[in-house]
Amino acid sequence: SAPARHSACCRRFTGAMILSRLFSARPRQAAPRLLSAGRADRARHQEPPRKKLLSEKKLKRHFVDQRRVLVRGGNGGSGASCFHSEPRKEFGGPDGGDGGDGGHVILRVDQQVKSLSAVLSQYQGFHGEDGGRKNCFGRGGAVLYIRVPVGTLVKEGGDVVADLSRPGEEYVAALGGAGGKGNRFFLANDNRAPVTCTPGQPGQERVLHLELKTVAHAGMVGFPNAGKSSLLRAISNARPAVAAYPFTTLNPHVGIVHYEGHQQVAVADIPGIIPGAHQNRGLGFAFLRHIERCRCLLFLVDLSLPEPWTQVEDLKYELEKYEAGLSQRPHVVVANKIDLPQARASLPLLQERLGQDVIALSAVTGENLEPLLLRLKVLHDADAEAELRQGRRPLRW
Ligand SMILES: Nc1nc2c(ncn2[C@@H]2O[C@H](COP(=O)(O)OP(=O)(O)OP(=O)(O)O)[C@@H](O)[C@H]2O)c(=O)[nH]1
Ligand SMILES: [Mg+2]
Repeated sequence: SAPARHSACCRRFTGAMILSRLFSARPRQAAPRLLSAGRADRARHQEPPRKKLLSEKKLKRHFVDQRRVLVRGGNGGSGASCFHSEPRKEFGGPDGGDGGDGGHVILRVDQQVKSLSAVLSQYQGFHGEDGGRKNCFGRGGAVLYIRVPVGTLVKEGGDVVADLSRPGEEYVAALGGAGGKGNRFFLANDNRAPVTCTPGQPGQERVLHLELKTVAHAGMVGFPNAGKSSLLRAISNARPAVAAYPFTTLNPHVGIVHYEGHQQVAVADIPGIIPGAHQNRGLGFAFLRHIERCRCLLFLVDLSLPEPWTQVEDLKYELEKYEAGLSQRPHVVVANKIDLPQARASLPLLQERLGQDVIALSAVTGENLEPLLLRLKVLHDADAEAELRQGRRPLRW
């Protein structure tokens, strides 16, 4: 019919056009494309991609501070048993090569890793290859590295076997098995044609418990709702969740405070502690563990509550019960929420009762943050000097 013929004609026509375009020798004119200008334009109208903020609940899922791991070293390859064969050479002699050694499984501290969430429950090292004929030795298994965060404690059967607190530190979790010997190895004067070869040894197998203790210069301790997370937000780029209910923070957050000359001080916001935490009340002593490694402490007090000095006493008691001497670390008492009228009134009394200097500030309005930052720097410098005097490298984030 006419319409069908018409459409077929059109199709043929367009086909011809495409062919002529494909094979035309005429150089095509390059369209002026201002790629960079386009990008700049887009950048002007779009906000830079921001890291998606995870809710505290999701963060809890990502933050893992304990792991049980089964590690197995790679098995060694078997030795080969064979004899050299060549035309007109009747007794070529043994030429079976040795098997390669199995690869070790090694824990290595990586500063980029912040929790044990990426650590799997099982690791199998790489096996060594079997030996071959013509004296070919098997290739050894490669080393398998497990990346763990700074401050990982390795336990086996309740005993601490390694304390990985420095970046780059390594611990051999499981040794690879030795490779077997080929029959060439057993060649001796009294045995010119040995057929013996040995199998490779199995790799070592261990069950390890990994435990993370957050390593930061300063640890913030306080009761729930004291404003620890608000303060960390005010002095660093960290973004822990802030809300008016207790136990908002469910895992430690580390924020970095930047000073002149690229100096950095890491401050950890530890979940709220309540009286009886050392008996596993509230969030328990799982989080007191994270305070252990901090070089100095910031006791954060909610100044708007009645008798704020009892908070400091209770906090010190809990720390002391968890580990003797923990509350004696270099510390500062920080009185938060000075913007509230009732708080300002109880400040002199708090100072009098404690008999020590208190830094009063407001994490929400940012009032009086400088004295805290200066004190933090002084504490950090004193700790770094002490470390250097003892011949150790000061902790760097
Ligand atoms: N007025 C006033 N309110 C504050 C100040 N700092 C914190 N807050 C409020 O106190 C409440 C608790 O603050 P958070 O920072 O979540 O307290 P937290 O110590 O981290 O609490 P947990 O994570 O539950 O242990 C929030 O409603 C904050 O807005 C302050 O300086 N002034
Ligand atoms: Mg918090």
